[in-house]
Amino acid sequence: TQTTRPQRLLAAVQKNATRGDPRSVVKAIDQFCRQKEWAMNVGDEKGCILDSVVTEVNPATVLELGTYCAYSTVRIASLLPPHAKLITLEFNPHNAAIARQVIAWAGLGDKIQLVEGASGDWIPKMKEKFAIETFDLVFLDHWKDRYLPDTKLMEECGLLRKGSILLADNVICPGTPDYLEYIRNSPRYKSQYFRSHLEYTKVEDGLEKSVFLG
Ligand SMILES: O=C(NCc1cccc(CNc2ccc3[nH]ncc3c2)c1)c1cc(-c2ccc(F)cc2)cc(O)c1O
Ligand SMILES: [Mg+2]
Repeated sequence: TQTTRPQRLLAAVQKNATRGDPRSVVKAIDQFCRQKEWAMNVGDEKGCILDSVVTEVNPATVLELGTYCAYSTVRIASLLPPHAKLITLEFNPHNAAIARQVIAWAGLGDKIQLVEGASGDWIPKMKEKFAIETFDLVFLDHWKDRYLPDTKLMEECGLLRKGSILLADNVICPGTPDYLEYIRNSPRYKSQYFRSHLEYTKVEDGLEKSVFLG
């Protein structure tokens, strides 16, 4: 029977990456996507911008919306301080099953909590279910039409504090026009656009970094 792209990506990790070495997992996925098949990971170019934001923020609590195959999950978690927690939400059960195995291969299971379900359902439950006060960093990489409603939901649920950082992938391609319009014009955020390219291509894309001002 036919394998799926996430299954082929996982096989490439298990073949080419060293168990317990997160950077080799990231490298194996990038190699697979450049040489074999494109996949919608944040990728190596935007990944370097992600790395710089993570190291600058040095977050104790991270929320990732949209795990896919855990490329950015592993990339972020490999840079976190010892007792930091990363919660990642994935709606698609097949993606989640693959992501769990990529996370295990990287040896980051104790830093990452993968939750299966939709952001709209889980964001209101974060405080009670995961003993989270607020998130220091949120990486938005799920359905592009959910960025804005979920940001408003996080505000309403008191999950953002003065200084919380939102980092949004794909603000140009596929694009998140309503989110950009809101976040760039809201007096409650200070935003900065990091110009880059759509993963593994020459197409323009970028990350939008926004600080919640309280
Ligand atoms: O669409 C994208 N990613 C989101 C996505 C997509 C599919 C499934 C899921 C299922 N996961 C999911 C859903 C809802 C959820 N709610 N809470 C958690 C959660 C998790 C998520 C995307 C597309 C392109 C792209 C494609 C084609 C092209 F030509 C150019 C660019 C590039 C990217 O970097 C992208 O990130
Ligand atoms: Mg993306």
